[in-house]
Amino acid sequence: MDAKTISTKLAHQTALNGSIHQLFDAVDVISVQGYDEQRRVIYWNVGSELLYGFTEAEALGKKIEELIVPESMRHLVVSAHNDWITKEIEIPAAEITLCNKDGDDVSVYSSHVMFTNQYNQKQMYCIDINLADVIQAQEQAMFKANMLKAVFEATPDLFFLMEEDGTIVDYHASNTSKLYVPPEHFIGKQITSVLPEGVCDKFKIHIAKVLKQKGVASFEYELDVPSGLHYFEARISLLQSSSQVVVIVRDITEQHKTAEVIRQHAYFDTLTSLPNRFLSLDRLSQMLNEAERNNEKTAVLFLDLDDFKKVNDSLGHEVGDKLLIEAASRLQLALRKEDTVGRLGGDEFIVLLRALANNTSAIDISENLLKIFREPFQIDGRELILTLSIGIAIYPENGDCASDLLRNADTAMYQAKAMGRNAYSFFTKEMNIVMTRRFEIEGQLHGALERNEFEVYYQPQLNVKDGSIMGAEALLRWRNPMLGNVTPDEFIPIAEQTGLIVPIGKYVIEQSLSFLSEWQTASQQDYMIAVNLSPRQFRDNDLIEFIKKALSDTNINPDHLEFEITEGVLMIGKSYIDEALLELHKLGIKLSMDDFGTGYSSLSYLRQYAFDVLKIDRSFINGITLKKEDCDLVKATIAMAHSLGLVVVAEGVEMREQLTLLEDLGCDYVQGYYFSKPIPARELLEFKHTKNS
Ligand SMILES: Nc1nc2c(ncn2[C@@H]2O[C@H](COP(=O)(O)O[C@H]3[C@@H](O)[C@H](n4cnc5c(=O)[nH]c(N)nc54)O[C@@H]3COP(=O)(O)O)[C@@H](O)[C@H]2O)c(=O)[nH]1
Repeated sequence: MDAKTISTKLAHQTALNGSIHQLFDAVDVISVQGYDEQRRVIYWNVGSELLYGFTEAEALGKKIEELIVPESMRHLVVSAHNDWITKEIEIPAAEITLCNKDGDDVSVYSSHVMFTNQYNQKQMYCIDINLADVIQAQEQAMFKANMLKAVFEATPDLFFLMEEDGTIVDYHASNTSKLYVPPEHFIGKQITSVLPEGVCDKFKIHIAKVLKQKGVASFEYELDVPSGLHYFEARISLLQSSSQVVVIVRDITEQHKTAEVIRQHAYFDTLTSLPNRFLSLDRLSQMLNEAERNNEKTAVLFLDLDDFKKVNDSLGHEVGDKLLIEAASRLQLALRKEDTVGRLGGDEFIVLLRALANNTSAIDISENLLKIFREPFQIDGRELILTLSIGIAIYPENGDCASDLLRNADTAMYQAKAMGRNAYSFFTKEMNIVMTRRFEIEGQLHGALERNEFEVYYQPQLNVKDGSIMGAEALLRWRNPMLGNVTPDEFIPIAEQTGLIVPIGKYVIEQSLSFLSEWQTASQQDYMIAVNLSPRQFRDNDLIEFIKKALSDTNINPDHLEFEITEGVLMIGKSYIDEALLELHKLGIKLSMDDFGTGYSSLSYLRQYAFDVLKIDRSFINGITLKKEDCDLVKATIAMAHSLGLVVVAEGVEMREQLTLLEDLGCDYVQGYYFSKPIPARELLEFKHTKNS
């Protein structure tokens, strides 16, 4: 009931019931005043005291215009009252501003009633309701309305008011250009007339949910609007005490784009846009579930680009990246839509073949992949040939989970590389044994140095002419409590691949020089020591300084130290290797070309670098007395080495006949089981050999 209604009702009652004073006396929220014909106060209730500040005693007998009528209104009030008394013209109820005892404004809704008492005197009763509360409430309502308007204006969201059946009743939009349908097309209409069926269904489901649970619901949907595909989030909230709902629609297209970028980074390779390792393995897991359900085969192809590192090293990473992009695109084009090609990282790719009819299909696809890579790549106007090595693992034969199949395909890929590259290989159980052994060695190799599991053995090198000992080659031995004796042929390549050869190699240099010092002192001979240097050790910036310090710590003359390096080191073609070799030469350290005859045996290397020694590989010495061609090759090698000023060491001498022949061919030094196997330092100190022993 509003203030006006209450006031009119009370005034009416006063006119009808003189004893109503009693009721007004108890009321303090409404001011009731009674006036006689001269407008003097004859009744003043508590509500009047509270509203106007005058006590009943102060008010009684005073004229209304002396009490609560402001100066400006007095004339108006007096004449209106006179009109009522004399002409019975009623004073209408109105919102007016009177004043209190302190002279402050008091806004009231004032109703008036006139009646004649038993003494035939006219009396006026005023019933005033304080409008301050109403005004405050109105102000608050106005404030809230303004605030809501400001919120609507500042929020990019669209607000809709809907009936429970989806009829759009009202809307608010800070920017109407965001409305893809003009308001006249949706106000009063059902959402079905403006939104696609699928989106409407979502709205209906969630409106029903909100009405039932009396809560809030939200969902996402997409719309193909004139500016393209947009994504929206709708939040639905029940409007209290009604069956209407407020729907707030937010355009989340930008968030979607950001999320898509994040998703792309998390699941796709940034360079090639192919699925990355994570997504590829996830897809493989899904394929395996499907294959299990349908009793089908799945093939995992592990692809590695042959010698890709050389492209990167020689032509730079930019060319390498372009090559990877091209390679990825060739792979994609060659495969069926239902198959997956992903990039595992570096130059490694994975191909997943689903619903494989038989293993022959995997062969056909692998051969096709090798074939498409035979066509040269055109990168920056350059023709580049890049081949592939492929390892194949089949579900279910070679594993029933993604990680096993990937590992086995990887193992098979190593076999394809070992077969000469540009080939494919199927996984076999035997390969697993090899890989398991490799992992075991790698595992144990970590920490082997700290656990003192290494020992340097020495194999004497002798002068062919008189059989005297010239020096020895340092050869590392590893005894591991779990694996037993592991041969250098097994652990050195792994130490190289893992980089562990750097600290291990330093240990060999230190031990060898320390032993040489002891050996020279004990024998008073200028023995030499030959130490093998791996390619990986050259990448150690500290190598030269370390060698210098080791020589100085042991007081060894640098020309009693010889480093054996293989052709592989020189083929890397890096300037840091050339610089290190030059530095070693400048220090006076001897350089020996190891395993000569097994690689390219390029004479140019012998000329290009300051070699002092050439070591003929034992595979030739082995056949020297049996095969004429081996003998001829050794003969030519010795002659050629001598012509370049190099001394020749023949390794792997096992028989007296070989020694005799080598002597005839003019070989300078020999080493081999015929004289001694590699032996511990203590034994070498005792080792004696005479030419005829
Ligand atoms: N970078 C490093 N490489 C090293 C180190 N220690 C060894 N190696 C390399 O490991 C390969 C195998 O070495 P190993 O098993 O010690 O074999 C050497 C000799 O034992 C073997 N040899 C010598 N004489 C004979 C023989 O008459 N018959 C026969 N069957 N084998 C013989 O030859 C190997 C010496 O090879 P090489 O170094 O080429 O002179 C080997 O490649 C080592 O280089 C190390 O500390 N660092």
